[in-house]
Amino acid sequence: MELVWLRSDLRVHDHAPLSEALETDTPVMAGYLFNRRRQELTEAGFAREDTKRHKFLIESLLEIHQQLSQIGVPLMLAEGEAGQEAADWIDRFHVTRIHAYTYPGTEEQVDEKAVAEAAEQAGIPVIWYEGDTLLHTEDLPFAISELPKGFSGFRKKVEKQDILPREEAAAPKEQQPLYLEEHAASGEKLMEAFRSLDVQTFVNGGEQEGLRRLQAYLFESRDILDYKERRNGMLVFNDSSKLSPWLASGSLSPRRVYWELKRFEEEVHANDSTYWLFFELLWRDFFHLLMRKKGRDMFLAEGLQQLPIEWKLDKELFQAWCDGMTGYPLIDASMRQLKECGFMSNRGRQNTASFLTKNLGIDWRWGAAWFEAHLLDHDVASNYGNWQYVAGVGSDAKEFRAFHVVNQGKRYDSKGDFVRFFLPELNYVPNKYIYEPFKLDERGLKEAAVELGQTYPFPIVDLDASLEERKQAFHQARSQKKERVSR
Ligand SMILES: Cc1cc2nc3c(=O)[nH]c(=O)nc-3n(C[C@H](O)[C@H](O)[C@H](O)COP(=O)(O)OP(=O)(O)OC[C@H]3O[C@@H](n4cnc5c(N)ncnc54)[C@H](O)[C@@H]3O)c2cc1C
Repeated sequence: MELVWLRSDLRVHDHAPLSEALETDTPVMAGYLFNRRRQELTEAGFAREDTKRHKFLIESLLEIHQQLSQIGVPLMLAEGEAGQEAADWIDRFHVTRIHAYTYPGTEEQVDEKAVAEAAEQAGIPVIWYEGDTLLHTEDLPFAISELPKGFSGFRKKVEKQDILPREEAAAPKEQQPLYLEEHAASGEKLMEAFRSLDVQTFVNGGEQEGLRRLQAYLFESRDILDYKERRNGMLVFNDSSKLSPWLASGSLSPRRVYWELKRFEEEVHANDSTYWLFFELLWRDFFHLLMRKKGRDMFLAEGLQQLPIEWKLDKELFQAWCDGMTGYPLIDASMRQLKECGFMSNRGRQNTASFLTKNLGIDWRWGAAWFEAHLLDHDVASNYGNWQYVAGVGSDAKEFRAFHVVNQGKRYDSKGDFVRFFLPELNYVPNKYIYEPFKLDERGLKEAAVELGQTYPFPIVDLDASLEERKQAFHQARSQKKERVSR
């Protein structure tokens, strides 16, 4: 039996391990291991996976279960330690080879090592494939250890040498249907899990949904044509591609996105916006490669900069941030959007991350863990990489940079539509004050039906003073680092 170990690649299109396994004459089965770590609590005390994220995963699995059935491949589910489960599959199903994509995350690497060891003990090979990124590492003009420190250096090198994504893997062949009792059982288990999850998500999981979204954004709406101008929008669905949840679960291959984008450019139109989607996908590649290069260092409080910043571990302030109760409408609307929908715009992510680290001074890893629990598109490399970047501890951070969250609101949502949507209690606040309701006088507050401290919180921190304080902490950390280096 050939075993395809499914991970964050819940699709049948552009799936090299599946296609290659089905090229052999041996029967093929697939296996998926639930990540038991997702049920653990984080250091800050909340579950690592919120129910919305879990629902998205279950939907993605339900669909791959069905897609695999159509090509005769049964799917097994398991929930234990990766090495033990692999050993069990090898033994029970007389597995002769394992095929799997490899991933850069450190936990993913631990699982890979465990599966490789189980295979070695059984005397069978594991064939590892690379496919989480647009570009293949072997095609890059540098070794991973030589990855440029910053995104710009990486992008320029790639573009100068015109490095392109590879073609998609061939569509998987059908096999004579292989009946295993476990396949029916896993279908029932997934349906049961799905029925028990009574939550709404802003999009649904699964390969077909992902492929539909790609067509809708490119060819049907053609909203891709002004992506570059609209991508900072926070409320309108088509302001950005919203492909991230399916890219994260692997229900959509980055190469499929790229080649469909090229087809769009050839058949419809190419402009700065169509290029910009490619540019953003390169950001995703950059963080994946950075995680391959840096491993565990991506999770250190000091970051890749090794800056000994004193982060605060204030649970009360952190909770106010998580709940969208900071008194700053841009932050609160974005955080409530995350909790209610499992999504937040890129502009919202930049601002909420900046506020947590550069105003509240809280350990960026708490913020990253909260995002991890709630984002349907959580992708460990993109999440922790972006958090380090915004917190100012990423590989190429230079000076202290922060967002002024009131000015950002005024700039990107001048009429306050986004804020009013997620904070209905501010519905009647005039546009001029929508990002600073605390500046309304008594009469203004009354007319807007806002009672600070009751219907909407007072600001939990002074913006300017807190930015100044954090700037000092940042500079102090820089001096400490210099001293450390020169000693
Ligand atoms: C603090 C913080 C945490 C983040 N966490 C994640 C995460 O866990 N998962 C995730 O996919 N993205 C993350 N991002 C990046 C970005 O915000 C999302 O990819 C984007 O908002 C998803 O919406 P979209 O698909 O409409 O993006 P679009 O603007 O349409 O971009 C297209 C695709 O490009 C990729 N992309 C765009 N921007 C980035 C970026 N800055 N870094 C990496 N890839 C990017 C994504 O795959 C995205 O789907 C984070 C950004 C910040 C600032």
